[in-house]
Amino acid sequence: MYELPAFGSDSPIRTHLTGYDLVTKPMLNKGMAFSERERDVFRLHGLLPPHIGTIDEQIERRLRVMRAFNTDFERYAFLRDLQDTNETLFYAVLIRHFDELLPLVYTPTVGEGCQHFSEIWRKPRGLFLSYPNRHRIREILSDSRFDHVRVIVVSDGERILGLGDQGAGGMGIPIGKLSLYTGCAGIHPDLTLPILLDVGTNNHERLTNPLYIGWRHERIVGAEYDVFVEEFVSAVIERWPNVLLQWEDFAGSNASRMLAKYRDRLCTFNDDIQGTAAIAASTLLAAINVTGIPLTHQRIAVLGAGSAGCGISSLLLRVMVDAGLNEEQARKAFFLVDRNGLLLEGMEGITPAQTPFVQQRDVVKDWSLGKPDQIGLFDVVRNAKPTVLIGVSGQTGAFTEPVVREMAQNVERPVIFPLSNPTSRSEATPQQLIEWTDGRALIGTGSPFAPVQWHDRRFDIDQTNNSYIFPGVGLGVLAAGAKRVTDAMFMVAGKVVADMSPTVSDPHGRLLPPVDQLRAVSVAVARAVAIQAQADGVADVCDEATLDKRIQAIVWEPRYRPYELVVA
Ligand SMILES: O=C([O-])CC(=O)C(=O)O
Ligand SMILES: [Mg+2]
Repeated sequence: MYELPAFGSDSPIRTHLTGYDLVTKPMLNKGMAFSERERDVFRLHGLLPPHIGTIDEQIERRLRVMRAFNTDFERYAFLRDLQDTNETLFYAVLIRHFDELLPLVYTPTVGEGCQHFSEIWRKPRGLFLSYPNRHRIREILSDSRFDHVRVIVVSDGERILGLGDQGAGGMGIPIGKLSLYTGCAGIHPDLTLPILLDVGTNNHERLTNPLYIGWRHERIVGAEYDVFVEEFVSAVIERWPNVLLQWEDFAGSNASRMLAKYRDRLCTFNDDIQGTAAIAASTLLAAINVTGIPLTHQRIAVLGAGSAGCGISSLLLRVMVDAGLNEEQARKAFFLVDRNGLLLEGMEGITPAQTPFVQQRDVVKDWSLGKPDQIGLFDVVRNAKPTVLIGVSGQTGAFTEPVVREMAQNVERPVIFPLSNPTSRSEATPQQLIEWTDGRALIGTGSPFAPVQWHDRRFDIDQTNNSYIFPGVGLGVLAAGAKRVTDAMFMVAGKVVADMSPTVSDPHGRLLPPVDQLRAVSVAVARAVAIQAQADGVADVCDEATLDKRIQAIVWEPRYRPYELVVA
């Protein structure tokens, strides 16, 4: 139908599509920017209004329309429609206005996008693999439109951000994540494929909503679920042996189970476990530039000991060991609090991922507790005196005023990361954290927050979001031709972002590079990840100049290219 362009160049795109077929192809449509000559050759006269415009003009027009809507959800729907109409323009708007658009195409608005996905579904994008179609997976994947696919993001919609089970509406997440692969790391849209494993939903509201677009059935679980996922993964490996498969927003036990099961069978990672961990590590390392307390002296309390909490703890543990502690010492620095309170040795239901982080009963035996039979977050903060408090609980407001004030009594510069998404699920707002700590907290949030004004000071709020990590990891994997994704690749990704922190040169600077630098961040992450992949023996070795060339050759810029007609 058309040939993929050489991404780094402006060489012409060759296609045999003309007329209506050309302008309705999102990846080829240029709207009114088709030139007079192209209108002749591709028979577009009459289909388009006579005005011949430029991409700059189109960007301005779309922004004006977008800004006139009343709600962010409407802006989300408008942008999704633009993406499905003119992909080049969509990315051009996104990249030039990251600050404004990222919160619309991604967290937090994508959460509402998933909740209301059934209302705005219009055109196919990506694939719904529904349980009743389980015998057709190979046939569905075989479509030649997907021949170029190199990156897949898959979700089963069960734990969408902190919003729980959204069933098939969860498709908003793979679409949003892949928009960032293209927006941040320049991976061409045709190399990406969003997939939703539609295995039912236990969300009653969805099941009873006549508009619901998914398979109307409660979730498949147990062996049936595992067989279905196995069928999916093996079909993916068969179709694209070298694809990168990113797992996104699977519920706790499935997330870590699937990662463990598949990480040695294909090139794969779980973003909520590994990506979130890497950016938490970056932000902590940046905060250390400010507080001066070395990593080896930190005590870390984590609220939420699911896959994200355990992923963060495992990566931080590695970074601490790297910084000189032995593993035994490092483990003692972690205090993981879940539904039943602090994780303690001998507790029932401890998962394998939690096991390294249970505290010894000895440690807590002299603690003063609010209630004798459960050790809650406040007890941990009062007794263990953590220097770092991380929230991945999905519980709005869980960092209460007493908890935060207690922490601020014990540490000069409390490092506090309420990471739950979207904004409505944040464990505390930055405004609260600043007030309760008298402006001393070093903050990283999962969702974007506006700057906080407190007395005569302005605090910019850093978004400790995996969007700093996963697009660059993807680009690095593609550039290196990596066969597997190792933990060390995420560790270096985290370190590279920390190295780009403004705090490296300015102790009063922001913790993370601003969002409008995400393209540069992703390229730096890609480079480090690719070099680490080579060091770990999961990619062929090449010199760094060659690697840089390979990265450049992948990165696609959203510009209109000239078209050449191929006569069949
Ligand atoms: O999507 C985001 O903003 C970060 C993330 O992976 C999640 O919260 O599940
Ligand atoms: Mg996620």
